[in-house]
Amino acid sequence: MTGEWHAERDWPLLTQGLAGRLRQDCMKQWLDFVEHPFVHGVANGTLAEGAFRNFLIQDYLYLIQYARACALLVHKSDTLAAMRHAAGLLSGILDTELSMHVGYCRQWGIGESALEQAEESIELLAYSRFILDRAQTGDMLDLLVTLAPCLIGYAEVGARLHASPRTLREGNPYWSWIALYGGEDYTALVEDGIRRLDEVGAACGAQARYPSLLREFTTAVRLETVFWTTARSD
Ligand SMILES: Cc1ncc(CO)c(N)n1
Repeated sequence: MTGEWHAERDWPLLTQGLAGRLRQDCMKQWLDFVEHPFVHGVANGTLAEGAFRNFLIQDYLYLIQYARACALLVHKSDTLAAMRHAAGLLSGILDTELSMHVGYCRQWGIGESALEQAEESIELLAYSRFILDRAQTGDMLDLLVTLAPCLIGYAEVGARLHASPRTLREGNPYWSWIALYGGEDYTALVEDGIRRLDEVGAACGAQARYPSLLREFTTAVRLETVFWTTARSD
């Protein structure tokens, strides 16, 4: 691997279609998100482990709220095919991702009771309730656009850190997290999501509604950025 990772060259799908256009049109906020100090701390292994543990706990609580948003996506779907797709996302979170996350937390010494007793941070409350508000008052496209930064952003972070020659590999406690989000399974999920956004965008008139979609996307990006700071060490 030579040189730094560039989305345009190394993963062009991220820069194409509706998702790519939204990402491009809030590039300042996007870079604040994907190049946050938290991400640098993960890349070079200098992030405080207590901060990472707090992040994992809040991320568990986030996934629960994310599942609720997917449940609303089932409800908002306008065809049976769309309902099945949304139901697949929901069961993916409930049956696979949440148990994977619990297993991952265990490796970090965080037991299930600690997860269950944890209190939601202000950052998590702000972000997840924004998503749920869009889920309740918007249509399928509003919700998919609001969920897009979380899907795409972690994939971009994972792919970039996974490929970057400046990422610490040996002895980096966060390498397994990088490998998870830079890995094939997550990449495939994101590629599916990007294509889905284009299909739903075409069906729901994304072109005519673009300014309000960009506002939703940008707000979610800003809240993702703030969510990294939920990882204070205590
Ligand atoms: C806050 C947040 N955003 C995105 C992802 C990626 O799924 C995650 N696990 N948590």
